[in-house]
Amino acid sequence: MTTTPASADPRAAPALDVARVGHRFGARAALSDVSITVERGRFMALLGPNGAGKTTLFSVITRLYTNQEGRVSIFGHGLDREPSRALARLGVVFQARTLDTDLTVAQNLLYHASLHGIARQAAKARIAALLDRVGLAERRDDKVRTLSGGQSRRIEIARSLVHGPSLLLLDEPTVGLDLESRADIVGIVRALVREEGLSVLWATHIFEEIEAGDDAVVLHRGRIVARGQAGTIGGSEETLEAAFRRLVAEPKDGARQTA
Ligand SMILES: Nc1ncnc2c1ncn2[C@@H]1O[C@H](COP(=O)(O)OP(=O)(O)OP(=O)(O)O)[C@@H](O)[C@H]1O
Repeated sequence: MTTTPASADPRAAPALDVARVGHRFGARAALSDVSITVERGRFMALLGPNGAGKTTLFSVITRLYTNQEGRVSIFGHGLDREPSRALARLGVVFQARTLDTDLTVAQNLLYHASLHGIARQAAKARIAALLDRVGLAERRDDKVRTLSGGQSRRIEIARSLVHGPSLLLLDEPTVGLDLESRADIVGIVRALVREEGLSVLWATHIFEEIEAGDDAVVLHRGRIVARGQAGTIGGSEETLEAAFRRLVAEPKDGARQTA
């Protein structure tokens, strides 16, 4: 039996712990006192309208931005003290497309594997398994330029998993895709949660992507304004979408309150 408190034991720590994080761009506060916990093996939706601060939060978690205030830990490893250990457990699919379209699918993935120091033979095996997982094994040697938007996204998901992370962040991964491609991508990520215990933070404002049993947080103007199981955020009176619209409603012109 261990005597270490759960909070201090990395083996028991949540997948992601964002504690009282704040971030400013000059005078503008993009994030204020944001706390989010993604439990291991859970799918958490991060809901927020345009400008809520989702991308800024992802940039702090991935260390693209220096953490100005508060603390971020990934599987118990603080980004401040153990950044390499923390980031080794993290995979990311950013909103902007970042594959090299002149390279083949395999070349893109092998390049990413080499950045993570994975030996070539091991990388090839891992890539084959991941391409199977995203249903694109037969496109391995095709240039990325020849793929559809949805297929490219699936390759980006495969790429984000090459180094075997246990936590995946996705920043509005289905924006601009048709219904079928969106459903494919949600299905792939949910299968990873179900079958491999992956933990996921999924930023979105598309309600069809969220299930009642998911964990959810609503971010508005850089602050968390609601949290809980997605199906309960609106209580018994409202759907999640109706609750969201109410929570993020802007005052009508002329009626803006001063904080
Ligand atoms: N580099 C920057 N410099 C100054 N302000 C910024 C910068 N990046 C973001 N902001 C501001 O910070 C706030 C949060 O922006 P952010 O991009 O994180 O929101 P978002 O929720 O990701 O929005 P979207 O859904 O439109 O991508 C906005 O007011 C935005 O204008």
